[in-house]
Amino acid sequence: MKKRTVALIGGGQMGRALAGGMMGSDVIAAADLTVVDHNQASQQWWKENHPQVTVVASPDGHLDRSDVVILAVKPYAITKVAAQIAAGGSEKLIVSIAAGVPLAKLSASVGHQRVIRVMPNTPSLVGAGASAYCADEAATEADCQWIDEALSGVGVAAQVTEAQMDAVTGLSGSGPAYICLVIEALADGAVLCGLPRALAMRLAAQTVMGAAKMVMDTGRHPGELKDAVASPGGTTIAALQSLEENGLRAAMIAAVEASAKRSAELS
Ligand SMILES: NC(=O)C1=CN([C@@H]2O[C@H](COP(=O)(O)OP(=O)(O)OC[C@H]3O[C@@H](n4cnc5c(N)ncnc54)[C@H](O)[C@@H]3O)[C@@H](O)[C@H]2O)C=CC1
Ligand SMILES: O=C(O)[C@@H]1CCC=N1
Repeated sequence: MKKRTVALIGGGQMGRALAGGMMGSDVIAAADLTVVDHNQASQQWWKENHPQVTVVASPDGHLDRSDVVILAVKPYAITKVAAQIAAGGSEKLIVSIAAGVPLAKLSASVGHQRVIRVMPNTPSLVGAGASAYCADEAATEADCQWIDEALSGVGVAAQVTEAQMDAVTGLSGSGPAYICLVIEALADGAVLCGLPRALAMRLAAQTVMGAAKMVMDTGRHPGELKDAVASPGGTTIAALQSLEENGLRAAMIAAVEASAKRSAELS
């Protein structure tokens, strides 16, 4: 893949995870990245953690060298930032990671440049991201190929229809938070049963990762893998009964739906 120079507008949580992962996996070179963030603490973070990255407070006059502009500010701020870029009059690939903001709105705000909408997630930072994207009609095949390879460099990537983006947000966009809650709760359970906190956390995180890896590597249905753990009359089936009684499945389904609904509202 030909490397592209990138400007990241909004160097917060997701911007750090995405650009950090892309630098870590050599998708982009630190020297080819410009971070625009008006927050001084955020600028300081970038300077301390990535000294080779160019860090500025405003996009004005700083986007010329960038082939791609990634918009990573909050959804409500996207239109204003996009208009600032449009005023620069440049023809760049615009990538928005904002939840809920549709391609049509983005495209109109940036003056109908090539636009791709991405829903990434924070594990991109450690090369274990799950991202989906959709492109507007002006985006070229080379643009789609670049974003696919860039996102694949930090995890798995899938092209979806724009109508599927809210569901993606509910699942993988917000999902790391649900699973971190699960890890924390599992560790709490083990602490309740007498394990030291640090060991409980390590075993909980590894168990979640191991279960996910089993699903991915074996291709077997999670129900089948679950059955393999539950011995007749054993410990696991007693725990599964408790989880069903307490509504874990319903809670997870409702969580994905709530996030997807909120994403639709943001548009
Ligand atoms: N946090 C997450 O896990 C995910 C977030 N997203 C999307 O990423 C976007 C950013 O979210 P977070 O990183 O969580 O928020 P954040 O608040 O951590 O980061 C936003 C950053 O943008 C900066 N900023 C705000 N307005 C600016 C402007 N006009 N010019 C330059 N910089 C500006 C802020 O100072 C801040 O550092 C949102 O649109 C969100 O929907 C998408 C997927 C996952
Ligand atoms: O909570 C949010 O709105 C963002 C979008 C998906 C994950 N975090």
